[in-house]
Amino acid sequence: MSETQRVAPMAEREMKARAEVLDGKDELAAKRRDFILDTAPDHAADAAGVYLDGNSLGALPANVEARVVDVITREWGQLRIRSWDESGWWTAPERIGDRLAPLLGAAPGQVVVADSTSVNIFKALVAAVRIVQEDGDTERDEIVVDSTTFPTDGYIASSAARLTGCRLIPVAPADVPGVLGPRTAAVLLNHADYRSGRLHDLPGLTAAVHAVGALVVWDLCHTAGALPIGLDEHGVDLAVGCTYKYLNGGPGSPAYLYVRKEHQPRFDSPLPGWNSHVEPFGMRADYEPADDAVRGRVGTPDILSLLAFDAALDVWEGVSTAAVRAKSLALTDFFLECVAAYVPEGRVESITPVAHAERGSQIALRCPDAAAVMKLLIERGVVGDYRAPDVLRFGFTPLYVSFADAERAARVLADTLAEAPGGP
Ligand SMILES: Cc1ncc(COP(=O)(O)O)c(C=O)c1O
Ligand SMILES: Nc1c(O)cccc1C(=O)C[C@H](N)C(=O)O
Repeated sequence: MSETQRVAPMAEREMKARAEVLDGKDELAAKRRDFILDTAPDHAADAAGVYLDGNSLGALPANVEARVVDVITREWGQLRIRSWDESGWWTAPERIGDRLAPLLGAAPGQVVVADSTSVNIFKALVAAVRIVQEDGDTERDEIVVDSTTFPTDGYIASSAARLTGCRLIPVAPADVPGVLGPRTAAVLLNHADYRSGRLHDLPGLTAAVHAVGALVVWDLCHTAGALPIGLDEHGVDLAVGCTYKYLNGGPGSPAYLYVRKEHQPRFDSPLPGWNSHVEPFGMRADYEPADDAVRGRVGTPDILSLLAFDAALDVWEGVSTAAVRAKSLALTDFFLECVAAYVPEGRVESITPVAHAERGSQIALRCPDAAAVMKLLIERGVVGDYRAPDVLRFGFTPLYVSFADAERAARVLADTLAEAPGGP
């Protein structure tokens, strides 16, 4: 007997058959084996969990544990201080930045992996304003920020504005072009909205910001590892993002900072630590920044997390971001179809755009009892998350989520919605 009871058997048979065909054709299917996921002891698909929260914390790549054990026991335990040099610890932020760079569409020498996204937003935004004002353009005294942003971006933009003497202008991304002008210094935008999953037009908005002579900082937290970004191609000035979502770096793994090559000589960090000094072991009293992406560093890197992320990048071997994007769109399309087939009309409302060009890699469904529904879903092994006040979020990580997962999640959701307090 199926674990779910309320879905029409014909619809269930049809969707399961389609999932099987789609999984059979999936060129990324084998990648799932590179991750630690729940397994069903009896190999019954319905007994295994479905993990749809990789847009908050990516699953554990299977090779990470052995690497971290080696870093702890050999590199730290035996080599101790020698590892800064012999194990390449000192240069790890830029070396791992170069490994990450192709996933962001960046040539080498522009990315460092260090600090948190919050800290990197601060560095990038203040540095962007300083670059613009250094041009003698002190008339530029406005920072534009996405008003629907993940809160940390808004808080930091507000502080950056106060520190640089700018006025903060919060607006919805669609309204950004309308507020740009000769006074705009810098603009901070999210590539995808953390709540709705809406993908914003990175090439178009970047061009609009450049057209008024300002610089743009993109927060890529919800897109890196889920779709091609094209930082170099689209002329992005600065970008930041976390590595613990679609890049599977682990809880609290360090974030990254991209500084476009042409801006590096003028990148004047508001946090000029000794790790960004041209001669860190000179222990000089005067600050002279390194020439390249290293300028984005601050203090001692968190080696254990950083090297766990380094190992997590191994799963990208032979994977193209175009293939990841194609599967992400197919998965989210299929999930929406299953929801439409299983859930009575009107019970949930998708706030994720249907148009592919406007969709990231998550589906957000709104319903009044979302908090209770997500609690029940998680108890039943379908793990998404809840964002106040009424949003169910389901993240689809193409490297390890299957079409069978998408079908099952929609089916358990339909059952749960029928039983939950806001149900019929
Ligand atoms: C868009 C966005 N920016 C920033 C953050 C947070 O960054 P941090 O790693 O500094 O907590 C998140 C998620 O936590 C996020 O979704
Ligand atoms: N960074 C997180 C954390 O430390 C604990 C719990 C959740 C997170 C998240 O990443 C949340 C995520 N940025 C979001 O989109 O809501």
